[in-house]
Amino acid sequence: MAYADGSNHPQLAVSTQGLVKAYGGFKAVDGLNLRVPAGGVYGLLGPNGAGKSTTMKLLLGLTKPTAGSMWLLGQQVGKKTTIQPGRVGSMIEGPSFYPGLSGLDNCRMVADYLGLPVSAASEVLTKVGLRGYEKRKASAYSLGMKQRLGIAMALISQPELLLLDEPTNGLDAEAVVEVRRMIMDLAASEGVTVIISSHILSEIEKMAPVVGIIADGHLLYQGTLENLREEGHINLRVSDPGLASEMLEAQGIHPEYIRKSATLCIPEIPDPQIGALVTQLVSHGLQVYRVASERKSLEEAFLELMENPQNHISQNYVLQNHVAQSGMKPSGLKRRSTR
Ligand SMILES: Nc1ncnc2c1ncn2[C@@H]1O[C@H](COP(=O)(O)OP(=O)(O)OP(=O)(O)O)[C@@H](O)[C@H]1O
Repeated sequence: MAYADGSNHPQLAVSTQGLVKAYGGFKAVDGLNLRVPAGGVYGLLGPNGAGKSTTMKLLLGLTKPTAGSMWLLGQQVGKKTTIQPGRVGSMIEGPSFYPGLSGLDNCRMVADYLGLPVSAASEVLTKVGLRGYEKRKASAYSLGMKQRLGIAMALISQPELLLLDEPTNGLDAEAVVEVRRMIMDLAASEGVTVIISSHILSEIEKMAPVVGIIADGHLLYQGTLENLREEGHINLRVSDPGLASEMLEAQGIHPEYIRKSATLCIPEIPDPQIGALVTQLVSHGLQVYRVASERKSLEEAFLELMENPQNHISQNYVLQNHVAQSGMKPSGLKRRSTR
């Protein structure tokens, strides 16, 4: 069943509506409306203590929500209904295995529990690049190998959805690249939806085109990282910013005056319009010193979001299609520059 708000839309592998997890009076997760597109990698990004692990535990049924609804792979999950074992794989708060057993025996144990053939164990170890190390005790694995083993155990049932909490945590640069490549391959070649959490923007940026950014249990932004950066703006330095401001306002362009650099900041407009504007300013006796297009770096946009979350909207790009089809009006504020 598809819901009016798109919560169980077929394009979504995971969605939540008003998801809350409270510990006493403290809300670790506070009203999350996640929209995770099916297929591909979705990044759950946020600082330490933001609520990333708690969100993953809620999705996996490892902890009970205080309020809200969740849908995974087209099925509503909750207190009474859980998803069929094996459809979702996970690695939460680091890999978990028996250190005294070999990698192979650890995987065999999971295969046995899930009723899978034992051959699944060696196949999955090959997939994660542990071939040749199957018989070594897991306690003797390097950190990167342990991480791979954790991912192998999550993958053994060939899940449609994979939840990985900080999968590259503690790995050296080479292992980070390898694990990252493996995750992206899984999504690209096997159509698995992967949700990865991280507090490192550059890490998420390399893997996940779509992100949910959370802080203090709130979803501050959801959509593509590309759209998190504003479209850009134009900085205008003129001899009389006051007069220029009035002229711009008269044309419906609302400039922002940046005192420090004595510039007027206006939204990006097409070249012919900026050309006409400069001509007009000059014809009114103003000198135009500088016209410069600028775009924030992703890091600047992210930091700004953390500092001024109220200036951004949570952007549900999958939902927008659905909304367009259903004739609903998408709610949202206009994004403003914050200076
Ligand atoms: N069982 C619990 N009891 C009380 N508070 C908890 C519990 N589990 C988590 N919290 C609190 O909820 C908040 C979110 O924790 P969570 O582990 O989800 O954050 P996170 O984003 O995964 O952080 P990190 O990146 O540091 O792992 C934190 O303030 C944490 O202390």
